Amino acid sequence: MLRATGVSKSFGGERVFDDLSVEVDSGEVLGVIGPSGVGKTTLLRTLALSLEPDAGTVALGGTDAWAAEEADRLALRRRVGMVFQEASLFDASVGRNVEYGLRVRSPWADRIAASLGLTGTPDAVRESLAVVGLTEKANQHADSLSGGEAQRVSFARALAYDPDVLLLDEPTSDLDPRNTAVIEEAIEEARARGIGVVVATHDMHQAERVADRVAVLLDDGITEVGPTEVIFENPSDERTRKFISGELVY
Ligand SMILES: Nc1ncnc2c1ncn2[C@@H]1O[C@H](COP(=O)(O)OP(=O)(O)OP(=O)(O)O)[C@@H](O)[C@H]1O
Repeated sequence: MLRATGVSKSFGGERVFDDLSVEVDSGEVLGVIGPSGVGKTTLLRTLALSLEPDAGTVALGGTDAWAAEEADRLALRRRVGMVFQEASLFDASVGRNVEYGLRVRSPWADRIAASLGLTGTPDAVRESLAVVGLTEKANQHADSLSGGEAQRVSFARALAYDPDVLLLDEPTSDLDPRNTAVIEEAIEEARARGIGVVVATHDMHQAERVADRVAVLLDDGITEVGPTEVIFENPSDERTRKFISGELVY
């Protein structure tokens, strides 16, 4: 579905990763684990088609995004949703925030009707808010939410859009266990809907809980990608084993 092949990225001569390959299929959760600063966010931005790799290809559904015309690349980018570490909501109600992604995708006539308040709450908005347990908050203003609720709304916004792929960058690192559990259940729901999900996290246990496969990103690129149980119980790479066991301290 979404595949990066041999991608490299440097900033000002500093290499973040080199010749890295990773892919996520529909209905699959890929965990990307690794210590802080190793390049997880840079990898996700590359997968989101918002950052062009210095070398290598990123293809969605078989189309090489950076070889495509800009308009086609934008269309591909709209099929990828992203949730960041910190929720960034608009100065509007919860419902409006979740509806935003839908409006970007819908025809101009629908967008005008929605901006004039001529449409009711779309089903996708209601369903997405239900997934994150915030149905009751649809009319509440976004700035009145707790941090955990705001992050759940960010997730609902990305889900309502019905992306092919959902990229989550440390989605629960600022959240308490209850809000974390809600997000992890929502990840399950996204997978059940056939969305390919990539979760970057420094929380290994989260990857163990939610991922079907795990990619271990250490400071020299991905060391190992494999089924979650293999990575955690029987990794073949010595650096992976040391990282998982906590011997490799960053
Ligand atoms: N736009 C940029 N310009 C220059 N350097 C950058 C840029 N973006 C990232 N970097 C550098 O690339 C490296 C990897 O950063 P990145 O944010 O991808 O790591 P990370 O694994 O997501 O870290 P964290 O878990 O702390 O968010 C860092 O050294 C960072 O300073």
